[in-house]
Amino acid sequence: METSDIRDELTEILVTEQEIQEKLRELAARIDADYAGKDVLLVGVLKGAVMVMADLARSLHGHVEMDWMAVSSYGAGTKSSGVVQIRKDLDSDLTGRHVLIVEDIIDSGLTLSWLLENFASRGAASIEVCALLRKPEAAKVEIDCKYVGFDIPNAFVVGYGLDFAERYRNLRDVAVLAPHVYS
Ligand SMILES: O=P(O)(O)OC[C@H]1O[C@H](OP(=O)(O)OP(=O)(O)O)[C@H](O)[C@@H]1O
Ligand code: HPA
Ligand SMILES: [Mg+2]
Repeated sequence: METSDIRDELTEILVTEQEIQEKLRELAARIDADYAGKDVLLVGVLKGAVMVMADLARSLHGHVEMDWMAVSSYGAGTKSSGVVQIRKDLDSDLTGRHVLIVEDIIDSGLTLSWLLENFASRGAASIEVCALLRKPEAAKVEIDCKYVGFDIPNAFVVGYGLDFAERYRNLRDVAVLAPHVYS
């Protein structure tokens, strides 16, 4: 039987598992210091942020709660549709909470711009963003992101939560998807 090798579907590993873990520990130390004495509500943006949330949260030492919002705008493509759909809203009331939104990637910025506007009227005491990856060259709107892991080139990436048509989320590294897979 012929077996296909996922590595043939990737052109380059951009960020390794080890680099991700080191960076998340660094960001967690900053977050611990910035929120000392405060309870933080981590809001993970499903589905992409699952891995970042799991590893970041376990590197934090203060009290945190976790909630999840499911939004989607990419569907099965490699370009944002520009329309952000809520698939699951938060369970928590944000009133008076210190909210830290946890994201895998800021690409066009449209998802976070929409989410920040959506959260603005919910009465949080503070709202900040932590994103593992950011593509500065792809920005359509500027996002004020306090905790950024890595700035990466404008290529479609997969792994560590990031998908193409729901696949590749389970890869441990972040890699560039070979164009022959989607074109
Ligand atoms: O800055 P943007 O251009 O808006 O892109 C970033 C968003 O796109 C991806 O989510 P997606 O819509 O693919 O849903 P998913 O997390 O379920 O994969 C990613 O997880 C971010 O939430
Ligand atoms: O580069 C990306 N890869 C996977 N999902 C994404 N969502 C926004 N940008 C990306
Ligand atoms: Mg996606």
